[in-house]
Amino acid sequence: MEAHGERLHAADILSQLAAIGLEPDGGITRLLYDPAWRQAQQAVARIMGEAGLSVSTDAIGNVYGKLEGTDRDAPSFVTGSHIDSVRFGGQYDGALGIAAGIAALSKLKQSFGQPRRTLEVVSFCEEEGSRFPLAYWGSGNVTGCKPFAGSLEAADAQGVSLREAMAGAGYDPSAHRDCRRTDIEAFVELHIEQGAVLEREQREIGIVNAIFGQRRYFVDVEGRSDHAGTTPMQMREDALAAAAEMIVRLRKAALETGDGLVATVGMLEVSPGIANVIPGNVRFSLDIRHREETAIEDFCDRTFLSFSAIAAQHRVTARYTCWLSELPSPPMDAELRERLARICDASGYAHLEISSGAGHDAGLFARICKAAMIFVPSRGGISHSPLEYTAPEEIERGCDVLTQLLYQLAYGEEGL
Ligand SMILES: NC(=O)N[C@H](N)C(=O)O
Ligand SMILES: [Zn+2]
Ligand SMILES: [Zn+2]
Repeated sequence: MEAHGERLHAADILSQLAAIGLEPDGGITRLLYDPAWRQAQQAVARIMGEAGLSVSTDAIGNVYGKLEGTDRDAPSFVTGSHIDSVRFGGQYDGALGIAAGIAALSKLKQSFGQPRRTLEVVSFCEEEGSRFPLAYWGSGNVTGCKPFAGSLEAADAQGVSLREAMAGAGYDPSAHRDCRRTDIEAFVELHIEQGAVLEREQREIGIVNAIFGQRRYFVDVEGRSDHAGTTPMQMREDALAAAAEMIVRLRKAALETGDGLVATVGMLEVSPGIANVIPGNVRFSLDIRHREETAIEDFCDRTFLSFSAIAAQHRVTARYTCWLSELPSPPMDAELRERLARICDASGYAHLEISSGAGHDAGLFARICKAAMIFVPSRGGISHSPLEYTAPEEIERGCDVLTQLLYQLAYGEEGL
C-alpha cells in the first residue's frame, strides 16, 4: 500500500520514543508513572495528534488515538501495545506496536480518509510488571480481565505504593475501573518476536496462534544473621546458601521437565548483604511459563515441595507469594489469522504460525473479543536487553501487514 504525501514511519516514531528513558550506559527504563514514563506518554499523545488522530487519556494513563468511523455506533478495531519497559530493556518491546499503530492509522487516514468503522491505537500504560508486583495494569483494566483486588497498595522496591505513584503522576487512584471498554470488536497487536524462530526459519512475519501462561512468585527465605568468622558451618541458618541450592534445583527440574517449560530467577535480594555476616534473609523472584496451565501447576507444586525440603536441611523457612498468575491465552482469532496469512501471501512475505512464550496485552483481549498478533523478527532472538534489534525493513513489512488488516476491517474492502 502506498500513501500520498509525507509518510509517517513507525521506525521514526520509535526512534523518538527510544530517546525517552535512555540509561547512561544503554538500555531503556520506563517504569509505570515514573518521569520517563510520563514523558513517553506525552510524546505518544503529541505524535498521535500530529498524525491527525483525536487523542484522549483514560483514568490510569492509557493513551488513545482515534480515527472515527462513519458508523459511529459500531464497536472499534483497536491496535497498540505497551509503553513501559523492563529495567535496562530494549527500544522495540511494546513501543514498536504503538509506533506501528500510529503509522498505520496515519497512512490509512492520508490515503483513504474517514473509515466506515472506528480505528484506534492505544499506548497501554503498563504490561511488564517491572515496577510494582502486578502486570497488565493497562490492558487488565481496559478488558476488565484482572481483579486487581488490593492492587493500589502494592509497593515498588522503594516502598512507594501504586496509589501514591498514580496520584503523583496526576491520576485518581480510585478511578481505575472506569477504564473498562466493552465497545471493542477486535484488538490487533504488532510486537517483536523476542525469540529466534522467525530468524531461524527465515520468515518475515509471525502470525501468533496462542500465548503461554505464566506465574510469578516471590520466594522469601528466612534464616538467621550471624558472625561469618565464629559460627561453625554446621550451626548456620544461612538463607543465601539455601536459596542458592533452590535456584540450582529449579534449573535442573526445568531442564528435566522439558516440553517448552521455562523457569527463571531474575531478582535476588540478600540481607543484610555484608561480606562478614551470614545472610539472614533472601528474597528471590520466580517466573514459570508453559503453554498449559496444568504443567505450570504441577511444576510449581513439585518446585515448592523440593524448596521446602532444602529449607529444612538448612534450618531456614521458605514462603511463597504468587503475585501474577496468567492463564494461557485462548487461541488468537482464526478468521483474523487467516486474513493475516492471505495478506502475507499476497504481499510476498514469508510467514509462519507461532506461539508466544512472552505474555502480551493481546492475550487478555482474546478473553473478551477477537484478537490477533503480528510478530516481526528479533535479531538473535534477543529481547529485554539493550541488544534488542529489528531492522527497519522488517518493521516496514510488519506495519504493512497491520495496515492492510486494519484497512480490510475498517474500510470494508478486501484484497489491497
Ligand atoms: N512481551 C513481554 O515481554 N511481555 C511480558 N512482560 C513478559 O513476557 O514478561
Ligand atoms: Zn517485555
Ligand atoms: Zn512487550
